[in-house]
Amino acid sequence: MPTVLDLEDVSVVRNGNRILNDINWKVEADQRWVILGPNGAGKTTLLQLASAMVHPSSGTAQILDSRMGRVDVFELRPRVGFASSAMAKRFPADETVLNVVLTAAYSVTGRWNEQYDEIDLRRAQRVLAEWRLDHLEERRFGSLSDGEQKRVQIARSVMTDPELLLLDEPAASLDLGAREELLQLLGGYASAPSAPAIVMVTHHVEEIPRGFTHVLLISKASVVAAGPLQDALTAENLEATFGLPIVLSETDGRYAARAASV
Ligand SMILES: Nc1ncnc2c1ncn2[C@@H]1O[C@H](COP(=O)(O)OP(=O)(O)OP(=O)(O)O)[C@@H](O)[C@H]1O
Repeated sequence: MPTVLDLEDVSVVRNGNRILNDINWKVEADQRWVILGPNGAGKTTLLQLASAMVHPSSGTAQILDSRMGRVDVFELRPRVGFASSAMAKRFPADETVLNVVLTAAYSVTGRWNEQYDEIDLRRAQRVLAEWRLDHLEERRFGSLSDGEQKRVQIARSVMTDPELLLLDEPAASLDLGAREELLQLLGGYASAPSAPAIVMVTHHVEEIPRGFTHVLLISKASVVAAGPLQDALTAENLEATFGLPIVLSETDGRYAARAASV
């Protein structure tokens, strides 16, 4: 299976702060990873590295078939899907849902005077239907609920058929129903044989969708554990990551965690 992301001894230093420290991590094309770790651990920075938005201060980073520093990142970026609330803030609030998704094909966030091909339009409509957004096609992005906006962000990020999909906290701020609907959609998408490699950052083990295969636990800029969920997602590793004793349970492929003393 091809490797889509390969970080070797990667460190990122910003303003004298070591935000990532000697990270070694490999993602294969058929793997779906979740990244867990406390606030400030370096999770978002890791996703920014994987999307070629941040360069390593030292070490080597290979994304898809390209080594960072030796590749034109503007050619690489369209092959990597990225969804985050920070990016959603760049979508004009009065843009239609259809245009927010469609404009991904042209690497812009708002529609100007571009001519769109019929094939792109049909693809955008198919993607909207897959993420249960077809009834909202003509709605203004700014008028959507948080849950709907999160699904639009993901629909936009898969519009270009990426080889690597990066999701930064896709379930944050959702109510129970919206979270479960999103996790069901993400689980179905991740389980399809045609799905790209996926890396999803989350704060909660409850938000790991079925169909995800691996976990990377990170704390204070360093990897605590990484590997298949059944081996690496343990109470001991969560305790080492979050610094408190944890009780972890798994039911039907979904996880739950709480402090051991509560
Ligand atoms: N430009 C910068 N200069 C100095 N420190 C920075 C800079 N950008 C980020 N940091 C610090 O790097 C650390 C890691 O940030 P990052 O956003 O990657 O963490 P995170 O794990 O995603 O956190 P959260 O869960 O709170 O979103 C934080 O302590 C942050 O304050």
